[in-house]
Amino acid sequence: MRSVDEHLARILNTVRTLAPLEVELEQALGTTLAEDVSSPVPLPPFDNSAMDGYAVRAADVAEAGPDSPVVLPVVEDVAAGDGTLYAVGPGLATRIMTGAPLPAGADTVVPVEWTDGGTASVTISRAAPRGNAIRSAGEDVRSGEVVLTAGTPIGSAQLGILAGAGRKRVLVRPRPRVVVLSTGAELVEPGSQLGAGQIWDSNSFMLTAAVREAGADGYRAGSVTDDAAHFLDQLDAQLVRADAVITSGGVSMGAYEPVKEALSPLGTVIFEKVAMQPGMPQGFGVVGEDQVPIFTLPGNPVSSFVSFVLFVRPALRKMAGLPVEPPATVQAVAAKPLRSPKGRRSFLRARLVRDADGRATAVPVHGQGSHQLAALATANALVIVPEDVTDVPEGATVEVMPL
Ligand SMILES: Nc1nc2c(c(=O)[nH]1)N[C@H]1C(S)=C(S)[C@@H](COP(=O)(O)OP(=O)(O)OC[C@H]3O[C@@H](n4cnc5c(N)ncnc54)[C@H](O)[C@@H]3O)O[C@H]1N2
Ligand code: MOO
Repeated sequence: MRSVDEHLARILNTVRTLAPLEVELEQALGTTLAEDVSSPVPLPPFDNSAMDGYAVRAADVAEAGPDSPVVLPVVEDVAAGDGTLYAVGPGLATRIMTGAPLPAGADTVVPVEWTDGGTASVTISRAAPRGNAIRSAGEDVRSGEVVLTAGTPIGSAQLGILAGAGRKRVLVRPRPRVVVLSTGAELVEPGSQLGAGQIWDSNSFMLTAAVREAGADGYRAGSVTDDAAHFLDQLDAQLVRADAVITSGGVSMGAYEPVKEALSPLGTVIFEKVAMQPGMPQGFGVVGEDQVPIFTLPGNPVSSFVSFVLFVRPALRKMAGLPVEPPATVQAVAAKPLRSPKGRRSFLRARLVRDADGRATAVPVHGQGSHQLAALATANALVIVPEDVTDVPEGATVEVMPL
């Protein structure tokens, strides 16, 4: 049997980071930046007002106070977007709006709240120190300064600064496109009537959602029956739009295992047992001319889910150009005794709870079978029991991976 770590290492050695692609800014959310982006201009590009008020010379309002207001004639009105070059002479004021360029000669802005709001002349009842409410050119970014480096995941704030630095298009590692195919003659679409021996297909929905949660583009290709030729046809049709494929089911020891039957002869997909519980039967390799990675996950829903978390998610991160880190874990106290098969790493479903003092406890959910998807849906963590441990007493400290 392969160890969990060996299987993951083989996957990560095989998958490649996707080639960079230039995309419109609107398409860049959730991708990874593949170039250093600098601003061609300082940001802000010009000195401007941070408040609605009056641009003046600080010396002219230095003596202003509630009992000694200063009255200045208002000579201009400057709004944001006004490109005219204004100037404020000594003893004068310009009405100015937030974001408007600071007129030459002005060295402070008096907020409108400190004045009577006059338009022909303004009465100022509070002194504004030099530089008050002024945003200087280049205060956020100097001209030519790098605002984002290659490898940065693009979220909304990053997309914002790319636009703010004037970029319309940007070079990124795209979100991997992942096709999800489930297999099994027993599967029918949710919403349709169940016949004898049938179940609703949950894996294709769950895995497609997991792909999207992982920041990739998931395409649910539905389910195929237990027929290897049909499976290969479906796979072939999907490969054109796939950077990776996930299948569920059809990989264990039964008489009808279409995935194994169809892919084994290719010699590029290896099926093996991985020393874990759940998720023992695993397959991974590449298919098609473009050597598209394929993850053939076991059909039991909980096994499929855990396999995704352990093997597919890190691979998608590598494909997207993101660093692959081991899953974050925390220490918690086992609320009940736990059992694990010898020689296999167990991932038991649990609720991780913290008491008022911040102590973490892992409460295993009722129903640890790899078919018990409802139990998984109530869990928020996986308790990891190492290969060499078969019994964990209540109260022992365990390693827990929050979901
Ligand atoms: N003789 C042996 N039998 C089994 C072994 C073994 O080593 N020797 N391994 C068991 C383990 S462990 C697992 S896990 C499963 C994996 O089986 P497959 O990957 O071949 O999956 P299937 O047989 O197609 O399905 C297993 C189970 O899951 C249900 N299923 C499948 N697809 C879906 C879906 N899309 N949505 C909901 N449920 C699904 C399916 O109905 C089966 O009940 O093999 C064990 N057997
Ligand atoms: O190893 Mo299977 O995935 O437990 O049911």
